[in-house]
Amino acid sequence: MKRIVLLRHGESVWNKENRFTGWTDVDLTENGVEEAKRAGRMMSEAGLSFGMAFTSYLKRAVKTLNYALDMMNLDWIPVEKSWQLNEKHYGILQGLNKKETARKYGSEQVFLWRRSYDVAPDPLPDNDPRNPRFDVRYSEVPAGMLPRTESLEDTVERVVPYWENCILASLDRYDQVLVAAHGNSLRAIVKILKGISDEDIVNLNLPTGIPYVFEFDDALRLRRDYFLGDEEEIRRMMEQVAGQAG
Ligand SMILES: O=C(O)[C@@H](CO)OP(=O)(O)O
Repeated sequence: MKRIVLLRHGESVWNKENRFTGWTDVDLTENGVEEAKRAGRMMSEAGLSFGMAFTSYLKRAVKTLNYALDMMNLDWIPVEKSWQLNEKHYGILQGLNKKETARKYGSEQVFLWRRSYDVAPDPLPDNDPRNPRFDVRYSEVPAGMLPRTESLEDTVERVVPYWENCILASLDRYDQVLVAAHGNSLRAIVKILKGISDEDIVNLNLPTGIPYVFEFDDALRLRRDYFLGDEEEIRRMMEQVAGQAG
């Protein structure tokens, strides 16, 4: 049996302030740190252990991974960071409060920006200081691949090659690997893994800090997927994420 566990980062400062975050590199809140540690404890208690882990270039995911691995005494395992696991780029919405944005543009429009498969917010202007091309951490990424906004479809396009060539491929060597990333980069992975349609993916909202386990047979066919933790609490957390824009 092979397993991949997906873990959305713990609560970030901008989750708490209810702001669109995307590629902005905000830190975890104290609560987010506790969520990350709790995720590590839950994975240990479930008997999970990992040969390798993957995360993004953004500190809320990197730190979540480190806190969780520390709780599992797995600080030593190889970790690969990649920009392809970064959050969906939220374009000019980054930094704006979600409820205020819904009041200004209407909740239907904000729902499309947040959850539709193919609608992207307007891009950051090319010379905006937040354009990833000005950030040294992306200096090795070909300029044409760096987004100034993304739909979930765009996110899928950049995540899938990495998912197939690096994460799935790592199961040749390891039985279990952990991926700590973001609400929408993980929605992109779940869509591909479970074959969720463009229409149905709008209904998926991933809670922070809850391990999501995928089990595969030896031919890497998906056999089962489930969240660790209390079902009722997870349902409430998902509803809270869905309702952030009011
Ligand atoms: O702001 C963001 O980057 C994401 C994740 O926090 O938000 P949303 O859930 O609205 O897609």
